[in-house]
Amino acid sequence: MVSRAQKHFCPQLSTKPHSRTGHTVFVTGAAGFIGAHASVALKRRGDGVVGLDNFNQYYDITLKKSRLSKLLDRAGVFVVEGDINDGVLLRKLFGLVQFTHVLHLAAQAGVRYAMVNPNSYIRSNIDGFVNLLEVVKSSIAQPAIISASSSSVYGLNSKVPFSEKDRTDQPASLYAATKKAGEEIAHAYNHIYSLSITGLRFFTVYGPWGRPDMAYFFFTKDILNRKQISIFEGPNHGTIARDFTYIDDIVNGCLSAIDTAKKSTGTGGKKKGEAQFRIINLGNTSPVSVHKLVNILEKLLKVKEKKVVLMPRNGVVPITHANISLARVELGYKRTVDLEMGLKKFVKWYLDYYDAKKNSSW
Ligand SMILES: NC(=O)c1ccc[n+]([C@@H]2O[C@H](COP(=O)([O-])OP(=O)(O)OC[C@H]3O[C@@H](n4cnc5c(N)ncnc54)[C@H](O)[C@@H]3O)[C@@H](O)[C@H]2O)c1
Ligand SMILES: O=C(O)[C@H]1O[C@H](OP(=O)(O)OP(=O)(O)OC[C@H]2O[C@@H](n3ccc(=O)[nH]c3=O)[C@H](O)[C@@H]2O)[C@H](O)[C@@H](O)[C@@H]1O
Repeated sequence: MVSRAQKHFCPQLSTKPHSRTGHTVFVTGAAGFIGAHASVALKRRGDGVVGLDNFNQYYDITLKKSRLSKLLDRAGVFVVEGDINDGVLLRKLFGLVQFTHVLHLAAQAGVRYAMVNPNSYIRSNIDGFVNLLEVVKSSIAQPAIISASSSSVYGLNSKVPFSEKDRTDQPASLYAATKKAGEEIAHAYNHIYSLSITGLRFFTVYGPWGRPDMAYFFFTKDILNRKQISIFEGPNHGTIARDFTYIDDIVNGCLSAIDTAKKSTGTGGKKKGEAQFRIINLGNTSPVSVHKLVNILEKLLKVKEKKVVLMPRNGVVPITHANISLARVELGYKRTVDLEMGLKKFVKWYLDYYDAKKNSSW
């Protein structure tokens, strides 16, 4: 029964947003890059979906609003504007809707920005996550949680490819440290309250509707504007490489994690058997140097002259490379889009999107 106050509060919400699959998923960070793609994919396959996002100004908010109007609204995904630190709001939502799963993507995500605004990482990635876990453990439905972690937790590990059991106690950024802390906090809530939790370590995700604070995105802008770009070098002038992973493969991994998540076994703290706890890499398992990334972009953008400077940079993780054998077994995960194809799709979106904005044909 939805009370008058609750109807007033969230008119579009019902106790079970329409679901053909029996899943009702709460997606945090739903106006974000991965959150928008995942929410649309869930809705399209018949899941009930309710999103939440605080629409912060870490990067261009018009891009978040465009994802809302061009992707989420069109797919019929209802997104609440709010913060995962707002316990009153979360408790209202969990009292109104019987979620079966939480796809937790909301976070302060940039690696380098942590040196500019460290507290935003503590607030969203630690306080916010604990607040969400507190609401989930007190909820009746106790939905299974699938939470975004990051390849950056492997830190200064030189043993590649990275497997989930490799050491992750040498983070090279505050961002990485907060994502690792998130994994440990999740383990504690799994142990104490028997919450079913899966942590997914995404590896440098790219694609249409991506993030303007990431290298592939602003390199595209700078190359088109004939602006100089700086390619960081690792220790001893070593090249930097990333296991760039296309958004569609990451989304499929998230959906499989939801499908294979086991229900929480807790009943408000009384354990009824081992609850599921998983940490799984989602990557492309084929690292590519940043130089090669730039060469592909220049070819796609048909820009010849090189405006590249090399910049030695300490503390940068030299290479990321995912071992995805666990993802294959647990999630039936597979990579379907290689970097050349993925960047071609991104560049097409980029040119269309900014053309439309320039002609303000929206
Ligand atoms: N994109 C990648 O390469 C990558 C790789 C590894 C891990 N991740 C993780 O995946 C998740 C999604 O990343 P993304 O690339 O889509 O980033 P994104 O910044 O586009 O999405 C995050 C969204 O969360 C929202 N948000 C942030 N703090 C919030 C808060 N306190 N309350 C409510 N909303 C809040 C933001 O407004 C944003 O829309 C993040 O947890 C990130 O750390 C991303
Ligand atoms: O894989 C991950 O887990 C992380 O991937 C990205 O973090 P980052 O590796 O910094 O991604 P980019 O900003 O795309 O940078 C990729 C590489 O390009 C290099 N780079 C970046 C910026 C620049 O101006 N020049 C340059 O050479 C960096 O060394 C970096 O290693 C995302 O921003 C994080 O949210 C995510 O957690």
